[in-house]
Amino acid sequence: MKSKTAKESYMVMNELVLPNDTNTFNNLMGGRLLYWMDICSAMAAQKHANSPVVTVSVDNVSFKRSIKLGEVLTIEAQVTRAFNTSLEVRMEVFAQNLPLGTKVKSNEAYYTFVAVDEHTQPQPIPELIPETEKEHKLYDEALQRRELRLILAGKIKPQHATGIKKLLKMLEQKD
Ligand SMILES: CC(=O)SCCNC(=O)CCNC(=O)[C@H](O)C(C)(C)COP(=O)(O)OP(=O)(O)OC[C@H]1O[C@@H](n2cnc3c(N)ncnc32)[C@H](O)[C@@H]1OP(=O)(O)O
Repeated sequence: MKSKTAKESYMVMNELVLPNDTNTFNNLMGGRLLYWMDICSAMAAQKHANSPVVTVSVDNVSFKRSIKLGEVLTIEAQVTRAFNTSLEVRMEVFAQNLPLGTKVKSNEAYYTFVAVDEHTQPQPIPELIPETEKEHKLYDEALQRRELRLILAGKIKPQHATGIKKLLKMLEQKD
């Protein structure tokens, strides 16, 4: 299976925030944002995997700033690392006020997907090659995030989390 670069999975999605998307404060509802993020990240995941994918985990969704009625929401998604059948997608969300010409970052998140066949059985996926310094950092850290997820899901035991152990050792040495 041919390896692919992180950049090849890049997806961007724009949505105009309309009255039906907002709460009584005229701010975008969190659930609607998570839905759009699921779609955008699934497209990035499919682009990397070249197969259908299902969402297996949603985490680290931060809400730094509310997104207002009439603003344009821009979601940028890119795969950080591919494992065996699963991969992690990182997203950054921006709120744009087009008349004022402003663009502010509002959210960040990591979603994990599993590539599946027509019987929803997990399928192997291509390896991901990071190229830039930022992509390398995200790639390295993705192992720790994966281990944390799998510990919380009861899929691995903490003593088998080699990436987290390495990180803790490094932090101890810094103190
Ligand atoms: C785009 C959408 O919104 S899709 C709709 C929402 N999503 C769904 O309906 C998915 C429902 N879940 C499922 O069908 C199944 O749990 C599956 C297919 C995702 C995984 O099936 P499992 O029997 O758990 O498979 P298995 O234990 O072999 O794990 C498969 C992969 O998922 C990963 N995985 C499983 N659980 C988790 C978790 N909680 N967090 C992160 N990764 C996980 C595993 O590490 C493995 O990845 P790897 O092969 O890269 O090491």
